[in-house]
Amino acid sequence: MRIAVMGTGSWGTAYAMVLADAGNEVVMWGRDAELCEAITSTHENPRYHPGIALPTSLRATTNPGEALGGVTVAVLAVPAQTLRANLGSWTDVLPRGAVLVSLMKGVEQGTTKRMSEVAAEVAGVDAMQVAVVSGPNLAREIAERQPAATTIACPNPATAELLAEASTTAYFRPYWTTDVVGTEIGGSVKNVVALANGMAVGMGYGENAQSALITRGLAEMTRLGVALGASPLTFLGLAGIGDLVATCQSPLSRNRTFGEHLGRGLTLDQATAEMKQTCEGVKSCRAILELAQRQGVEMPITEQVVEVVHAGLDPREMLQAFMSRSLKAEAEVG
Ligand SMILES: NC(=O)c1ccc[n+]([C@@H]2O[C@H](COP(=O)([O-])OP(=O)(O)OC[C@H]3O[C@@H](n4cnc5c(N)ncnc54)[C@H](O)[C@@H]3O)[C@@H](O)[C@H]2O)c1
Ligand SMILES: O=P(O)(O)OC[C@H](O)CO
Repeated sequence: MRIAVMGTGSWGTAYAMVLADAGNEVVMWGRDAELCEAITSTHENPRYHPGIALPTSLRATTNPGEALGGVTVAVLAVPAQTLRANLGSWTDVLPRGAVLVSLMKGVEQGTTKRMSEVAAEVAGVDAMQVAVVSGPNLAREIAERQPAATTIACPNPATAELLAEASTTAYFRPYWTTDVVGTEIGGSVKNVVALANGMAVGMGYGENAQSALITRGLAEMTRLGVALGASPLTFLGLAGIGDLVATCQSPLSRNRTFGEHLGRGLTLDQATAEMKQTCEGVKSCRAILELAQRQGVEMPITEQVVEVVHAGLDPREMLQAFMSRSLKAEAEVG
């Protein structure tokens, strides 16, 4: 298949590599001419994946029309909060019929829309034409061609299966589902839980505290997803618990790292200055909380992360707030 990957960042580059290794003709779009030139001529992305040999067939351009010309699939790999503007500037050159694939793990501020909803709305296409890739996929590990699995979701099962086949390599194994809502809620909420987990790590807390956050994070992720129509089983899969564990545990995670900075006492501005890449949980947490409040769903971890990130609450007080909540049956809502 001829595929465009829109975004030459960390995950866009690694997923483009997967698609090219799987035998597709892949062209990337990026904002930076020098970086695009390096990808095309030296087969390396020196900014995001130094030392990784990209497939020689992979090329990159700053011209969206050149990247999108004649494609059957357009992969969207920009920050969640810029998708609307980015995609809006590409619709004139987006082939009608092309399947849109979101790699993004966030919820839009203001509208509280999931990325597949934003993509369908901006491109003016049916939801059946939009798919999502989400799972425990730390980009650097995949760029190193270490084994990984993922979930590909699309309301059209034939499209999901086709995309899974097109993304299969010796090191990358996709499973498919039609549960787009669950797949996207898993990918977005895990970033917020990873921020909280990172704060616990930064404060020097061990595995018990982290396992408690991961488990209760899974509970609130599932509650929100089910309220929005997702299957509870999705949260026991790669896009749910799988990604939650990978993101909370890996020092490669930007969200966990950001939380660690806050847990060590850095201010929000200092932690932001340390991060060079997209850290979706910071921007999406408030939108996720709004979504939950509208559904009448309690998300105590998300609520506290919003307090830390947007209202300056001390992370120590955040953990104290968890410990002093009223006692309840484990399966109880909230
Ligand atoms: N990095 C990972 O390990 C990973 C894995 C799975 C999913 N994701 C998700 O993929 C999405 C993209 O993440 P990434 O890791 O590739 O991010 P990144 O920060 O590494 O790259 C973002 C890319 O978008 C481009 N971009 C276009 N318009 C932009 C704008 N207006 N402002 C800022 N950047 C703009 C940047 O130039 C860059 O090429 C995120 O939603 C993230 O959660 C990331
Ligand atoms: O680095 P993070 O925290 O954005 O996480 C990356 C991926 O989403 C892990 O699956």
